[in-house]
Amino acid sequence: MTKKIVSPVNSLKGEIKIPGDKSISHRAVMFGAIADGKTTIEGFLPGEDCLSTISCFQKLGVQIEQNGDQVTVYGNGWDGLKEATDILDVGNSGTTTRLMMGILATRPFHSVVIGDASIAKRPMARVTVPLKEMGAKIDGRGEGNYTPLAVRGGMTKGITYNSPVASAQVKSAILLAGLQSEGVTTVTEPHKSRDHTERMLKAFGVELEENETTVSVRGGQVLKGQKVVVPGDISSAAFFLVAGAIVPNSEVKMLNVGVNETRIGIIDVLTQMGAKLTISNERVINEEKMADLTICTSSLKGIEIGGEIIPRLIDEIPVIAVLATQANGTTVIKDAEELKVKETNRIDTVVGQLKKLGANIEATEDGMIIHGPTQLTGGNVDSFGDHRIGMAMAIAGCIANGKIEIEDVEAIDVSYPTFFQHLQKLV
Ligand SMILES: O=C(O)C1=C[C@@H](OP(=O)(O)O)[C@@H](O)[C@H](O)C1
Ligand SMILES: C=C(OP(=O)(O)O)C(=O)O
Repeated sequence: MTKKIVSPVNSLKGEIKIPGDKSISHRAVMFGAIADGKTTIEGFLPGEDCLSTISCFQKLGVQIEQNGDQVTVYGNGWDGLKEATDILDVGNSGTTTRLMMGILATRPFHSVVIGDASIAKRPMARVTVPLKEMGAKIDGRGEGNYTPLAVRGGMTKGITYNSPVASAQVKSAILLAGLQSEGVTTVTEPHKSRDHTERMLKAFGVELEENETTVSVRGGQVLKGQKVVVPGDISSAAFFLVAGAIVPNSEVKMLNVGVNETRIGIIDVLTQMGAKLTISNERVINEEKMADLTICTSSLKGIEIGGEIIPRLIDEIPVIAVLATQANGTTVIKDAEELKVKETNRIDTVVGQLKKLGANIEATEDGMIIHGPTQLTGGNVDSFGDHRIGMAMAIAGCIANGKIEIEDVEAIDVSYPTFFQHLQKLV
């Protein structure tokens, strides 16, 4: 396992091009794989998670060529997917696992899905239960809740499903299965989660009906190969948005960042906390909005974060916690129980590691409470194999009064392989 030492910095200045959106990169490969004809992807994220998606679909018989951020997928429709002779290894990627389960649920063959030690702890019943209700045969540890999962897909029927969680992975898995099921499939969620699946399916020629937190799809529709341009990942930009706001004398510009309404909770939070943030050059490509974001050192105040905003910033909470340690007053993060079932229990890992650096932070049942501002200190912290914890700690290291040693930093390659190069460029 690799360690990294991060030293405090005096200022962050300059411009970076944020790598491709992870959610959109996964979907572009998968939708290209089930579409008729060629799909080209520009700005693909060559992070470990998205590479796992490519390797799984290659094992399912789809020809896919990847060269850096350029990918070509030679789709042959749903029937182009063939029974794999090997297990499908999703690595560390929850998105690969759950969306691919939705695709495999309708394929008339046997598949085995496995991942790393973190994936083995993440709940899969949230997709396997509705997919079984549609007619797929799925088994796995804990009554089909944990990997390894065995799937035998087949004739599936559309369902009307009320999801207990606001999860784009659950919504997407069911809609993907619905595309090959008899009748109409409808998913309703408690709050609207990221809608990249809906937008990209439309770009691939699928008709959907959408109404606030409900989406319906009719079975039997065909996807047509497309040219996909992937915007930069706002979840990756979030680390430098926070860094630019809390490191003294800073001005950081991030180019080509995806600013889809269902993803910009971090922008709302920064704005409410008083950050100096400018959005420029807004445009729409492939149904997805992107823009350039500029952030400057800011005087911040604590706020309350909860309710419908949570799914719009769920992956940004580890770095929002770092931000809150520098704000005046108390920040309360609530309604975020979902943090417990990510790559780590992110309530425990964020609170535990920030406490080691002197933060005034406590865990609650559904989030955390942070009192600021505090001067963070140097120390030894661990990512516990969670990319977002590793990067959040590195940003904390920029403003600490001593060096921070981070254990297990290679986890960062999952979503942002060039993270430390970008940090170095701005120092
Ligand atoms: O659909 C997606 O691409 C994702 C959805 C979210 O997970 P949930 O669906 O579990 O909320 C998010 O945390 C994850 O990083 C990516
Ligand atoms: C939770 C995450 O991803 P996934 O669910 O795909 O593992 C993440 O990237 O923070």
